[in-house]
Amino acid sequence: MGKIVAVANQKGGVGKTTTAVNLAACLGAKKKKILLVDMDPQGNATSGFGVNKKQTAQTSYDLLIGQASAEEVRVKTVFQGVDMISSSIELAGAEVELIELEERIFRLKQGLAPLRDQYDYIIIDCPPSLGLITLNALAAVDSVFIPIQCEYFALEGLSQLMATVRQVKRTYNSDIQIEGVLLTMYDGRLNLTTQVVAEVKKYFPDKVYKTTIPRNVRLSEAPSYGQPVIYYDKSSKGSKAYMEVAKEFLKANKKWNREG
Ligand SMILES: Nc1ncnc2c1ncn2[C@@H]1O[C@H](COP(=O)(O)OP(=O)(O)OP(=O)(O)O)[C@@H](O)[C@H]1O
Ligand SMILES: [Mg+2]
Repeated sequence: MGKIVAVANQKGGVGKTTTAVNLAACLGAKKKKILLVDMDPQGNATSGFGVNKKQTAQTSYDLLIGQASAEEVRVKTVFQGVDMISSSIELAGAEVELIELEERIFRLKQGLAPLRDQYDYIIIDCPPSLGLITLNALAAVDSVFIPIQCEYFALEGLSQLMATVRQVKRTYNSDIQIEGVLLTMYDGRLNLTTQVVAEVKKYFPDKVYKTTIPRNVRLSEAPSYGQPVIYYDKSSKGSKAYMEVAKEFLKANKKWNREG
């Protein structure tokens, strides 16, 4: 059974999508079977993976609302090992539509259940909010992976995210764990970065990834070509950093890795 991991942080622009897309691609390149699920109405992970939003008739919205099965909404990508459930702007309405539906917190969990056996890892890109979409993701997962941007106020909102995770653990998903914390847009030359890193490590003593993601223009260019960075520019710093993240991730998840 595949492990389900949400990439979440309600703070906007911290590198959630960049991390979800590139971790998925790197794990795929390392021969894992990956399903990337775009749960953000902005659809950045969808376009970052070169999936044409107009060509995919059904999306994560249809899965969440229960109009389609996971098999129906899943598409292949051109990148090794990675399938995708894309998102569309309709998903923006789901926060409101879900309120009316039964089992509104467990829609995604139920939707993904039939696909779990087909993948090693299912990676969910969350939107920058703690609304019903993110709650659906947190209820569905084994763990949550938290990118934190090394900047002023990096920890702002983190206590809110952690309070939400604790509440989800109490109420909907007692098994949820923190997969790891990833420091993004890292510049070790800056005093500020050093301070932020120290604070984050104090907050999450054992969870901070050794690998950090540098600020790298290739990472920000790659999505406009519809490519994960390992395909856009394999030798870039960003590409190497995300390959290291994938390595660290697999090492931390030995028990989930199937033979062969
Ligand atoms: N390490 C990096 N170096 C340079 N640019 C980066 C890096 N990581 C992310 N970016 C850029 O910063 C912007 C925000 O990143 P991203 O979209 O991954 O964040 P997000 O947390 O998913 O945002 P949102 O909250 O809007 O979903 C994007 O333009 C992305 O290309
Ligand atoms: Mg995003």
